[in-house]
Amino acid sequence: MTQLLLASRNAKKLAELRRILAGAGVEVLGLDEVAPYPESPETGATFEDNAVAKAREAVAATGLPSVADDSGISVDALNGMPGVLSARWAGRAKNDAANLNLVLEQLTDIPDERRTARFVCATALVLPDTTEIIVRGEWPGSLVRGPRGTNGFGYDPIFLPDGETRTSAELTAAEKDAVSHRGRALRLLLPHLKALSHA
Ligand SMILES: O=P(O)(O)OP(=O)(O)OP(=O)(O)OC[C@H]1O[C@@H](n2cnc3c(O)ncnc32)[C@H](O)[C@@H]1O
Ligand SMILES: [Mg+2]
Repeated sequence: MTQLLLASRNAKKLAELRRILAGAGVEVLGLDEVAPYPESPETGATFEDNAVAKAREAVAATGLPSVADDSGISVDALNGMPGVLSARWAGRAKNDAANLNLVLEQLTDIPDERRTARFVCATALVLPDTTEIIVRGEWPGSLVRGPRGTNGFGYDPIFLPDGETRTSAELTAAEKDAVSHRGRALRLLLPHLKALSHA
């Protein structure tokens, strides 16, 4: 079976990627299953820039077709931030609880109707022949006033998807995958992965 590298160091994100790609007809490897290579910092101005940079670097280091996901939350009352800085919003340490608590504090005085936000996921598939396919998925919602739920990761406990009464951390894994930014983006890649497995 064709091997596909998922170039992520985030175990929970990786688990979501693996679930959504199950059945794509490729053997999925994580970064822990290939020889380590130096990983560049994420310096792009957009999710797409970061995703394609991570995927190109993975292909250059391993020679394997590679998928990378760059994602985050974009809060309207913060002019679209944390955006590409979502993983490090409260500092370099990448602390999910500190990140979401900082966003909640920043929004303390923002009324419910202006607490809209969206999760965004850019996913890049880069092949050894230099083919690049970049897709994007978005998941609109709003931010609640205190964390609820223990599923998922990152900002899930404060994100109320449009049309839901539960935060995304209160959804089951399958419920989240069916509607999430990551699910939407990766499903756009599936036909390309199927083509790869038949090549
Ligand atoms: O770059 P890799 O190694 O894949 O892992 P990372 O955690 O650094 O991932 P990103 O650079 O894409 O940063 C994304 C951050 O956005 C947040 N995020 C992205 N998708 C999310 C989701 O589905 N639910 C909750 N938070 C999410 C979360 O805080 C992540 O750390
Ligand atoms: Mg990252």
